[in-house]
Amino acid sequence: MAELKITDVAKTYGGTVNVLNNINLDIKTGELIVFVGPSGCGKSTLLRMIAGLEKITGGTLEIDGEVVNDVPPAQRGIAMVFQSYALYPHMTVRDNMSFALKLAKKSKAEIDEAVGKAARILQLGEYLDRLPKALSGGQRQRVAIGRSIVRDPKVYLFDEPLSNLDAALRVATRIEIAQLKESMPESTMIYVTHDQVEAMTLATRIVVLANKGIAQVGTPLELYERPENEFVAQFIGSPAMNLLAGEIVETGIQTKVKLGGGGIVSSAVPTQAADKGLKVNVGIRPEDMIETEGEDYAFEGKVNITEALGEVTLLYFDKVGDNDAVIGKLPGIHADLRGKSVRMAAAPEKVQIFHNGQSLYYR
Ligand SMILES: Nc1ncnc2c1ncn2[C@@H]1O[C@H](COP(=O)(O)OP(=O)(O)OP(=O)(O)O)[C@@H](O)[C@H]1O
Repeated sequence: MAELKITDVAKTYGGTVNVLNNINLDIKTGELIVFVGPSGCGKSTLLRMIAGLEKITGGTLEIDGEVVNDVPPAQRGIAMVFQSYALYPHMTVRDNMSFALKLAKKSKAEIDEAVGKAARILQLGEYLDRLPKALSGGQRQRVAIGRSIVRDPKVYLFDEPLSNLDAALRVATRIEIAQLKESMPESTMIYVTHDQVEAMTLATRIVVLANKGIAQVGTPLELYERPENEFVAQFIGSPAMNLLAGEIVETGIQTKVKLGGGGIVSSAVPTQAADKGLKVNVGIRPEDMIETEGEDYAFEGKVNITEALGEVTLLYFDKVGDNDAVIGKLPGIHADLRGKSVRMAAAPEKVQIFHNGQSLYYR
């Protein structure tokens, strides 16, 4: 079992610099939780408080029902993997992986078994007698993870473990981490990353941190399909979700919004009669836009620039209402749309509505 309960946790550095407030989060055994958020939002701080490397200045952290605020890092049953690997350069892979167990005075048989098992899981068997300098970046990161596995921790913490690897190795190591998780269903993992693809593919749930707190917690698809607020809507997904100002003109099981770009868009988000006339922002992801020639469209805009990426083309619109940063993403090559005025529509279930920054879907 490895459950974490974070209740009203806050962090103030040096008594004055407040960086996190009101953090509440329940993490169940076997979850892989990913922390994302803009630079400086406190992802590493929260991870380091869980590890015990940073003092918790408000609230409580429980692991398996025990408050551990004042329990030293080594006794929390937690292992942390850093982006810098932190391997001992003069020790072989085997000695690097054995080190913590030797310190803990484990028998040679126990150490051999634990190292052997970790080496099998991570496919490091043939490298056990090498020094770190004779390994690739990806292999070094595997040794760093191996050093955690041998201690059989309840909780694994990863602080941007792949950020020092090149693109191809990142993908390979990301898949290895996914497989590692599958092979250890009883362990709980918390993972900090800047990489959206890592967050979307690895997480059982993503925690988006912003403005000193949690902006939303949910499965990757919940965040993508039903963001609670404009911040999450624009933080998850690339290019970011378009926000278009408009006014609700029809309410009910579906909602119709008249947009600044001239058209009317239907959303599957229901509204009440009282909402008629409400000024809102409509959210449409670039990839959910459909080109249309019909009368039923969200907006008509001139395509300023096209970027053909191979499998998709990005369309940068000149101006839509007051918004000059609207982007569309169409499958295939559409360089011919440059300079043309096109009508764009979107399916109602793909259209979000926000009022004062909050999604009307959740109220
Ligand atoms: N020792 C410290 N003293 C004072 N402020 C600190 C200290 N460590 C971090 N901070 C501040 O706390 C905030 C959160 O930092 P943290 O490293 O947790 O952010 P992050 O989300 O991990 O950022 P990044 O994505 O850039 O790594 C930042 O504004 C940072 O300047």
